[in-house]
Amino acid sequence: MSKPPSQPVQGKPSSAARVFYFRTTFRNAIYEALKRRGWKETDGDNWDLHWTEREWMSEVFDSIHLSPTQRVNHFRNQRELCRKDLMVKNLKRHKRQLQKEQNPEADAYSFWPLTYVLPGDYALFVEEFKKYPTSFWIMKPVGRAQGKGIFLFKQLKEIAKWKSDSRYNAENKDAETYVVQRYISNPYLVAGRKFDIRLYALVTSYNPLTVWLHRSGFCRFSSTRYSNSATTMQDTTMHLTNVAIQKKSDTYDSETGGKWSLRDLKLYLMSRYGVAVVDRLFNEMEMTIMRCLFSVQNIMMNDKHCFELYGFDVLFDDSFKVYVIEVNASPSMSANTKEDMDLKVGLLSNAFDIVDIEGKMQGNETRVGGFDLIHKGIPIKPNSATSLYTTNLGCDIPDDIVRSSENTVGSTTNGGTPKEGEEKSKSSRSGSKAGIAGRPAFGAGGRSDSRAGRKTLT
Ligand SMILES: Nc1ncnc2c1ncn2[C@@H]1O[C@H](COP(=O)(O)OP(=O)(O)OP(=O)(O)O)[C@@H](O)[C@H]1O
Repeated sequence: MSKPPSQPVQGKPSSAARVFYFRTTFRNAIYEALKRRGWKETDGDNWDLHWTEREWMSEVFDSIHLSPTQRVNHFRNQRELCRKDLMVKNLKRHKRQLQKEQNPEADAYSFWPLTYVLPGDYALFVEEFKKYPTSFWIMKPVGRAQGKGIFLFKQLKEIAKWKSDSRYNAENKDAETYVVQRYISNPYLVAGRKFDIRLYALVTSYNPLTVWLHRSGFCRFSSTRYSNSATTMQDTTMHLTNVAIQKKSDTYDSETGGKWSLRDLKLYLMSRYGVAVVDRLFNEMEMTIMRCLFSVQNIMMNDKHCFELYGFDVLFDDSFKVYVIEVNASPSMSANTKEDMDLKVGLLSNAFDIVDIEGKMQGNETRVGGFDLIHKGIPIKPNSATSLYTTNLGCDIPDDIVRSSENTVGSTTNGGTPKEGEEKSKSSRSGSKAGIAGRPAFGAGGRSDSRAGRKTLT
């Protein structure tokens, strides 16, 4: 694009009557949330917010002049975190740096599966492969999504065909880059099924690093009971939890979309392991997100026009070790159930509140709808005097999210709680059983939690 954008709305009226413009090609929850806000669509350059494709950033962003108030939903070099190979490269580099500084935090950087980039690291991979003769491995093309091109293997001979393909040949300039990863073969299972978790974090600045974490998120379940037997390796509907893959399964549940909310997962786990264990697990997820962001903080091209709504994919194993699988710069905003649509429209509305094109924020907010400010140069944690939890992930989203999605910035309190008792009675009323289709059923027993002075689920 050679033409500079026009200034947003010439002869701008007073803010009360100001019309806000958006530009986007997306026709999903993004469009819905923007329309509900009362903003007008434009295909010109007079947008206040451009919710754009990642490619636009490399093809257009550098060649145009933006007015101070225009905002775009990506950072210029977002791929440093959002391409599978670059993410691991940056995590490894950051870990080395911390080790050099003898910073004990270096030990915490062990939350990604052993990964090699192919074809470049093939020889290194083979050496490592030999050390783990019983492991499964997963091969993933870095440039594709929705589980496309992914396969599992256990023996090198199983990748001979892939290796002989011209796309693999390192001499070929169009060779497709893959990552090969040690497969996490002992995922934590619910009702015998594997799942991964999608979490949302909004970064409004890399300097100072300013991060808002959304309390909700969801688990994407496999529709087939899990087995780590080698005979099941070809069964993608068992091993890959992407919705696009699951939809192909005969046992896919279109009513629930094979999903649980994060809050349901938290309550389910608390009913089995108690509050403290589950809080530690959820706090680890939050810290994993922060560590990923720290790893790229110094290389991201900070720009006041840019923000990023990341979709983090994490999973944890049967000893509650958390892994990051991938970070998405364009997390899907399509919805496969009404609950999913409500979550995504609410999340986007809150994100627009925080990005604050309309100038409604005070600047001292620590919560906006479902988002909690978790880092602004320094960590920001729930108040330990008023909250049972060290992270609000999976906690209730207070009612004012409804007002927020109708274009009002939510309240500024921090430190919510999941209302265990209320959730339990709701679940008991609905008579649901543990299973993916319904809400989780809880153990019959409860215990008094002395800190909260109320019944929590065990
Ligand atoms: N190392 C691993 N161990 C176990 N399971 C894995 C591993 N890597 C990926 N998976 C499974 O495969 C799925 C797809 O992996 P990944 O998210 O990396 O691929 P993708 O095609 O880029 O997906 P997306 O559409 O989310 O971008 C994950 O959701 C997870 O269920």
